Amino acid sequence: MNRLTKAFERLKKKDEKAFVPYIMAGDGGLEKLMERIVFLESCGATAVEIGIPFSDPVADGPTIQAAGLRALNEGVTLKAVLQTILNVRPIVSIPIIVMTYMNPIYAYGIASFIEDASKAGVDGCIIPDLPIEEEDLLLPHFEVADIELIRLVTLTSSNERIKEIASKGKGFLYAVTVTGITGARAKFHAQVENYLKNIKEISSLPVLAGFGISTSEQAQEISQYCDGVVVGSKIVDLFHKNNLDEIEKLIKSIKMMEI
Ligand SMILES: O=P(O)(O)OC[C@@H](O)[C@@H](O)c1c[nH]c2ccccc12
Repeated sequence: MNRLTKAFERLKKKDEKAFVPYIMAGDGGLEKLMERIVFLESCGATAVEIGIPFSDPVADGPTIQAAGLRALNEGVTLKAVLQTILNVRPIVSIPIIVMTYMNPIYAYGIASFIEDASKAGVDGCIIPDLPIEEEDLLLPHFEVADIELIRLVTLTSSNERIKEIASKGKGFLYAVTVTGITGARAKFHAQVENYLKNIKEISSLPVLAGFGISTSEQAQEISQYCDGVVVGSKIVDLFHKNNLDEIEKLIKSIKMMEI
């Protein structure tokens, strides 16, 4: 069984919420990527989302854009990231999710990318610019590779579309909690609670909320309405500042939650 499915079953049994940190691959060099995955597992992360640096990251805000540029300046490539994941796989057991746009996958070759990702031990893939109408290009490959395509729903998705997206695949459903790009936010949309509760009602998959979550309080608040959170920009920022204690605290705050 896919590591992601197993991880969510385990959480459910323990009645715990998920915390999935996002890191930019190669920000600070690829050795750091290995170190960071090991560290995040030791803090209790449910899974880790690894961003592939890309020059045109249309869904990303300033923090992740800047991290991507630093990684590109280090000469980090998709091939080198997959090789690093292959190297770290024997020493970590948490699920690894790769987040990339379509362009780097096209450039690599769809079949080769999915084959190499599978060999490296990747468990899931998030591709924000791949609409469900186009995913047949990749799905058969993902099925053979036992990699879950993680799909996104947003505040502007209709109920019909949420139903359609939620009926596909395994892994989890990614509920985007802002109408915009990644990055810390002081306040959430007034409708976020209803939005998440509605998705939870529709979806039989675990629902994780992401975008704009940067504090323990926000993570705890948002995860009351769903199965857990994804935190990106804040984690990227804390790694950049080498503030490992704060990262540990943030992850543990949700693991300690009474639910
Ligand atoms: O950075 P934030 O606001 O915490 O959002 C999560 C996010 O970083 C991560 O999941 C992500 C980074 N880039 C993306 C692009 C699309 C979907 C998701 C992502």
